[in-house]
Amino acid sequence: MPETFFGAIADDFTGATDLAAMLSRAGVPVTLRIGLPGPGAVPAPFEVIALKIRTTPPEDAVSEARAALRWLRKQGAQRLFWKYCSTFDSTPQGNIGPVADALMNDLGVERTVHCPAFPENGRRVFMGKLFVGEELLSESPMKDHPLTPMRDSDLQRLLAPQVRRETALVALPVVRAGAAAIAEAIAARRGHVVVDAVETEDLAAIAAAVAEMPLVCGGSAIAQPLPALWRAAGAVARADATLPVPAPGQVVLSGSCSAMTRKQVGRYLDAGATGYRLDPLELAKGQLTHAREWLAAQDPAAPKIIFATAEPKSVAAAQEALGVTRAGALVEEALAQLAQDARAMGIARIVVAGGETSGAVTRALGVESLTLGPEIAPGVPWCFTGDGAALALKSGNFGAETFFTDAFALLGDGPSAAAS
Ligand SMILES: Nc1ncnc2c1ncn2[C@@H]1O[C@H](COP(=O)(O)OP(=O)(O)OP(=O)(O)O)[C@@H](O)[C@H]1O
Ligand SMILES: O=C(O)[C@@H](O)C(=O)CO
Repeated sequence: MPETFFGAIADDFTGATDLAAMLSRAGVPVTLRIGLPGPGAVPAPFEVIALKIRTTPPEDAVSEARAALRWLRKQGAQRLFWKYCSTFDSTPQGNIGPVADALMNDLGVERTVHCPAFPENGRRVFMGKLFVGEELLSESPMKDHPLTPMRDSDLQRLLAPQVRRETALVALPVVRAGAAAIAEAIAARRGHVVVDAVETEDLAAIAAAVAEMPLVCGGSAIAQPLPALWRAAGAVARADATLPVPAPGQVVLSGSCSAMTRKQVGRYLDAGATGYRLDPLELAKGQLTHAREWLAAQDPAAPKIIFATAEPKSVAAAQEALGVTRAGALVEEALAQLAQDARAMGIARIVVAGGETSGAVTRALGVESLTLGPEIAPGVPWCFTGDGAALALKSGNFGAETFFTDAFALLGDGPSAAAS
């Protein structure tokens, strides 16, 4: 059996932990790499490589994804997965389509499937249209995303300007006809085949139909049933690990402005956590010292949160004054610095909200790989760094309103001042 069986490339860090959590549910050994692994990396049967290429220029995204693919294939990976956001976060330029095209070229395949649906988290695809909860994607809060505002819900229409191949749809009636019908419909199409999925059971049927495909693209939920199918086929083995206990001390760092994160931040503050609000306009004047001093003065064990999380109006004002990229970068750099400060003061349990933010924080902490711990909410696990720290990288819209309290409670921190 080759060292690595399954290899995934994720376009952001929360997406990578989300996928790793879904695969881990089947009890298979998953290693999460932060960026391209170095020469000494020991390959695991399930490898997830976290990149930060959701909003980079498409040519950079393609080149990083291809390098990750080369590494994964060198380790023996036979099944490849391109993990992007369940809300299809992208721009007309990319990067979902360009990377998918490049991976198809390198793998020499003429078709792949796209399945962002994640019913457990309210993402469903019907007749090729993506829904978030009860709303179309383009009518959901994702229309106001700071970096990738989603103003259309039709996946083929979103993909078309991003790709060089044709797009196609396998619609729900076919999906409901079962795995054989889905496989037949996919085989009859070429290029980028969007597959509908409304319920978790749909994903089970789709997974059975695509388990032998060299490349699958989508959200994490379509990957969840795959390890069990491969285990049943004798391709991979189960391996339960003993989980480490991370050192104490806690902080939440939030750079996500999603509707759910806004509620979670409010709820955490209402419940008694101490908070510090970062303002991009102040950061632009070079004023991070105050936040660093504030953090240094806190009790490492006490519930606390530093957040740039703000309402769409305030985000738009900062972006108008500073530009979208600079406003985002200022916040990410600030939270990355504060994460380093937190570690230096002995804080080992860090929750980060937001995919881009998680990328910045994880890189600043010099983390190269993570092992998977318990799942706090669907798609959000605790991850262990190997040097006593635990990170929870929360996708913007994931988790219940009590997520931050839930996260620390799962590690045995509590009852706390922020208990809800
Ligand atoms: N107040 C603010 N004004 C302008 N930009 C902000 C503000 N707060 C955060 N940002 C930027 O918005 C972006 C939020 O993206 P991020 O990926 O971290 O969160 P998200 O999109 O909610 O999460 P996910 O990608 O996991 O769904 C980051 O670049 C962050 O720096
Ligand atoms: O798929 C999702 O919604 C998440 O894993 C994610 O990618 C958020 O950044």
